[in-house]
Amino acid sequence: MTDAAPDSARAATAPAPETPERLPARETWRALYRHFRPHRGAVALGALFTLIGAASGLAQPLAAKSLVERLGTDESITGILLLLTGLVLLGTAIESVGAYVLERTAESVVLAARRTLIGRLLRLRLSEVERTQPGDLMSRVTSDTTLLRAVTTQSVVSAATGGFTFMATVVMMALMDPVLLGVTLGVIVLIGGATALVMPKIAQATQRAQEAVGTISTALERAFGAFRTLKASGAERREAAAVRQAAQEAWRHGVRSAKWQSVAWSSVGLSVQVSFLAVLGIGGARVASGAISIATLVAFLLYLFYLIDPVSRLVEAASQYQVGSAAVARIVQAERLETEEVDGPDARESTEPGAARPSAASVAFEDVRFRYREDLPYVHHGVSFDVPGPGMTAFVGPSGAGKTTVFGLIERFYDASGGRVLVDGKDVQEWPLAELRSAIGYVEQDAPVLAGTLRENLLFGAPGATDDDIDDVLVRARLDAVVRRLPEGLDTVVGHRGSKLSGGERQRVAIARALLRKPRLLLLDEATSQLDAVNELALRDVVAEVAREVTVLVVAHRLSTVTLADRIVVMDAGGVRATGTHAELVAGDPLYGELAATQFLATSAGVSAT
Ligand SMILES: Nc1ncnc2c1ncn2[C@@H]1O[C@H](COP(=O)(O)OP(=O)(O)OP(=O)(O)O)[C@@H](O)[C@H]1O
Repeated sequence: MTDAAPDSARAATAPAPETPERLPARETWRALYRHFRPHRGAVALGALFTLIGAASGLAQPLAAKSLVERLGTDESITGILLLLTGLVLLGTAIESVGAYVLERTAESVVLAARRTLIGRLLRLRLSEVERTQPGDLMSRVTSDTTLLRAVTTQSVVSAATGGFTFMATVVMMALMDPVLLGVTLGVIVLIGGATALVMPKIAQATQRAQEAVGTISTALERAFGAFRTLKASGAERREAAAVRQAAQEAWRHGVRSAKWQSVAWSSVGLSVQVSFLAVLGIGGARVASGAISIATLVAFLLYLFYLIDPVSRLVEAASQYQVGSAAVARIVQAERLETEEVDGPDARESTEPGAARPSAASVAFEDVRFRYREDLPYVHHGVSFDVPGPGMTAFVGPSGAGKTTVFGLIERFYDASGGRVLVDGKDVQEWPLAELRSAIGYVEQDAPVLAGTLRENLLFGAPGATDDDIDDVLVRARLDAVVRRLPEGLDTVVGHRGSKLSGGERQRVAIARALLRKPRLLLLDEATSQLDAVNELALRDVVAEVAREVTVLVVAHRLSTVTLADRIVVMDAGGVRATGTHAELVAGDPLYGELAATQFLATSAGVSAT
């Protein structure tokens, strides 16, 4: 592909996590050994079967020889025929069991690597995910792990058997003629040394190819993540060009890796042939001088050809090691991303079915300072407020004032850089994370609905909830009529990101999902999009009802919500500028007065203030 990368291509091919390109050799070795270690018994078994199979192959010519000798005599050949057949069958069976054991082990290595990686990726800190490309992280689980197959199994066997037969052949050659052995080893070391120089290029090319595979996933994830926008923007061709460009890169580096691998392979034949010529020349001279007999030279040359197999195996193991080292570097990069502490029960255990609704939580911010990254400006410059439970508190303020960030800090998606965030009077840093989050129901602004059925979506945060609990939240979120209308009720599939539901329905599903967790604190980031009056009233009633027993914090964009709130926190430019009721603030805070008169009224869809 020759076209220049369009903007979309450049965005989609943004680099993955900032981590060292290559791991130091020692760390690569350690990381690969970590994947191999649990399976070393199985690999040894596979290697043993492979060796026995090969050994039984060696016995076959002997049995065949004996068979041929008997043909000219009166002796029965039935026994020897049966023995030969038995040997062939046994050899084949043992060899295929060996191959099966090795392949199975290879799959187990991949499985174990995937399991570890999946466990870590889903526990990554939000800030880490924001720094990386989810598509690229996915490709590390799906694609890079498969490259561990050969290096942790077949190449270990190749290295062991190759090394062993190499040593045995060298010993036999030493017994024949140490001088010729010196010549042979000299040639092998020379060519082997040159080959060793190209080996890192295999790893380098493989790593680049894998990075390009990661970019393909990233680009596709980006396209499918906004598929309607993609179509509406007529961006299919440009996005396809971005993906194709990444595919082309993967191909280019894959081919480069293949090129270096074939260079490595050709070194096997080259070293044996050059050795052969050198041995022939020097050996001939030694025969002429009477230092060795011609029989010794012939036997030595035969051993030289025996070397082809072990040297091939060693080269194979070395190039597989390079491929594996590229993959393991990317896997280690992903494993090094910071995860959240794993402490206590997850959603399954923390939400007991039918459990009594606990008391409302209190929330307080004490002079909280926060920025998303060291290199970004502060978003909160000393935010303070105090919210006793239950009741509804609305956060209002211009776009970008830091309202949604308040929720991120309460959920501990991020840690404050200064000050304290308190829930029930206790610093969120001191809460066991799972316990803190199990007390909270969170409805994001864009109310994400996941692919799957409606039931799966509702149970997402409370897998242990009963049918009665579900019925209850359906009624409370005004979803019961919607579910009745659906042909398959709760088991209706809602599509990728809930695309088969309307915007209002998605919001109510998100609220129902949060309520099913029986939260003590409900965080509701109100959608900025305009809802129809009926939907808006319905949601308003739901929230008001919940706020009777639960502490509800709402990032409010609608007057109907604000006027319902027990208290309003007005945020501006990363600080709290005023707190009070609607009436107090309209009278006392000019910014609030302006917001109420313009922004809220503009989006209140005709719902009048009370
Ligand atoms: N994950 C993030 N990484 C870096 N900066 C962020 C991140 N999320 C928000 N910001 C920045 O922090 C500031 C506050 O964002 P926040 O979402 O809290 O504002 P908000 O008051 O909720 O705005 P809105 O009413 O438009 O939703 C904004 O300038 C925003 O660009």
